[in-house]
Amino acid sequence: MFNLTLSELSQALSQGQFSSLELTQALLERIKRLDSQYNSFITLSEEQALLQAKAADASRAAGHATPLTGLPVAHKDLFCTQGIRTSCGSRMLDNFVSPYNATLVERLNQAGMVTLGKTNMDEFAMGSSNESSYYGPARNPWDSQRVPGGSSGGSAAAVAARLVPAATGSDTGGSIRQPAALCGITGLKPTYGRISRYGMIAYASSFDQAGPMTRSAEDAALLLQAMAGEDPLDSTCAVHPVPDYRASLNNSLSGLRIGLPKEYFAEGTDPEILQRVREAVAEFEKMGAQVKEVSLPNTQLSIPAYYILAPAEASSNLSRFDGVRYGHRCAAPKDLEDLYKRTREEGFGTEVKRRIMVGTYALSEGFYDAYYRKAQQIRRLIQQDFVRVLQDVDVIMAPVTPCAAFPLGEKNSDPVSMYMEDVFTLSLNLAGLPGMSIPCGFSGHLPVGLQLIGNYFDEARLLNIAHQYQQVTDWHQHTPANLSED
Ligand SMILES: NC(=O)C[C@H](N)C(=O)O
Repeated sequence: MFNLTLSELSQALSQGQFSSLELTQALLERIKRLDSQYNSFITLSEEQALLQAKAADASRAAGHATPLTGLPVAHKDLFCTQGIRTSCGSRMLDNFVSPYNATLVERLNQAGMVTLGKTNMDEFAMGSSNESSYYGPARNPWDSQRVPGGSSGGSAAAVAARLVPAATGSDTGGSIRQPAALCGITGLKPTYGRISRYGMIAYASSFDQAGPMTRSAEDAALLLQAMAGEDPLDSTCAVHPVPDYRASLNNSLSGLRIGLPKEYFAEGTDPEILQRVREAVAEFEKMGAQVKEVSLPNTQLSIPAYYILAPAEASSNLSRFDGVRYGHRCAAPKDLEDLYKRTREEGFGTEVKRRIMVGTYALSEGFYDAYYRKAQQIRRLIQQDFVRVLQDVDVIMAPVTPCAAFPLGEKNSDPVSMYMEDVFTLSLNLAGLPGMSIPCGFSGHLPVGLQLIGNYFDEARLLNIAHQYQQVTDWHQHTPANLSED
C-alpha cells in the first residue's frame, strides 16, 4: 500500500480493501520505523490522525466520502495547524501551537484527509537544502548523504521515501519545485494567489505560494482541486474560477507549442540534466508537440532581484517575532530592548539573521532607490519577458536545477552558491506564474526534474501536460533502491 498514489488509495478505500484507520496506522508505524534515516518529520500528530481516520471511515460508511476522504497527508511545518505545533523549522517557534488552522489545512480537513504530521523545512523557508532547519537537515531518500533540497525538503523526502503519499509545500523562490526535482517527485507551484496564504507563516508575502507535492500529476490535480480558490481571509487570494483539474488530464497534446528558453540551456548546468530535459522534450514531440527556441533575456537578473526583494519582505514580516506575543522569549530580560535583542539573537538561525540584515539594509533610507526600487523594476522586466514569450507558446520547458542533489554541507558555508540553486526557479515567482517539476530521468543515481512553466491560472494545462508525459514514461514510479523491498 506504501507505493500507491492518492488516486489508487482512494479507489482501494472505496472498494473496502482496507480502512483509513488501517492505512493511517500502517503509515505511522512506517514513519516511526524509518524516519530516523530521513528526518523528514518534525512532529507526528498520531492522536489526531487516528481520530481523523476513524471519522473518515465513519463518513465513508454513511455514504459521504469525497475523493480525498481518509487519505493521509503531511503539512510543511509553516502551515498553522490547530492543536499541533507549527515551528517553521525555527527555535523561535519551537513552542508555538496555533489556535487556528491555515485555510489550506482547513480545506483538506473538510475534504476528509488525515494529517499524519508536520514536515521538516529550512528555517522560515529560507534555503535550498533543508540544512538551515533548527531540527537538523532532512536527508534525500535516494542518497542519505545528500540534501533533499529546500525549503520544502521534509515534504519531498517523506513523499519520496513512501512515508506519506502526498504533502503540502510552499514555493517562494523554488521551494516546491527544487526539492521535488531532487527527490524525484511531482511538485506544483500554482499562480500567485491561486491558493490562500491565510495561516501560512509569511516569508516574502508577494512571492509565497502553497502547492501540492505528490507522486503523480493526477494526484497533484486531486489535491489542488481541494486547495485552490478564493478566501475572504486572504485579500491577495485570487477571485478566479477553479476549473475541474482532472477533467482535462487526458486532453491530447497534438499541436502543443513548447518554448525552450535559450538562457536556461547555457553552460554551467550538469550536462546530464540538460540531456534528460532534451529527451523529455523529444517525448512531447512524439505526442505531436511543436518545439521552438525562445528567449528570456533578463533571466540572469532574477537572482540579484529576488535576493533583495525576498529579504526586504522577510525583514518586515519577521519583525513580529519579538518575544512579546508568542514564540521564543529570552530568560529574565533587563528591559524591553534587551528582550527584543536576546529573543531574536537566540530564536533565529544564521541564514534568517543574514536575510533580515540584508533586507533591512535594502529598505533603509538612502539605499532604497539603489536596491529595492531597482529590484522592483527588474521584477517587472522579468515578468514582461514571460508575458511576451507566453503569447507565442503554450508552455515553457526547462531544467529545474543546475545540478542534482548535492552532498550535505557542500554549499552550506557559501550562501551565494546556495542562492544559485534557484537560478531556474525563482524568475517564475518574480512573475507570479505557475510552474511544475516532474521526474524525467536520472543523473547517475540521482533524480532529475523537468520544469513546466505556464501562463497565469493555466494549472490545468500544466497538469494535462505532466499527466500525458507520465502515461508514456515511468520516471515518476521509480523508487529509491533501499525501499523497493517494502
Ligand atoms: N523559499 C524558497 O522558495 C527557497 C529559496 N531558495 C529561498 O531561500 O528563498
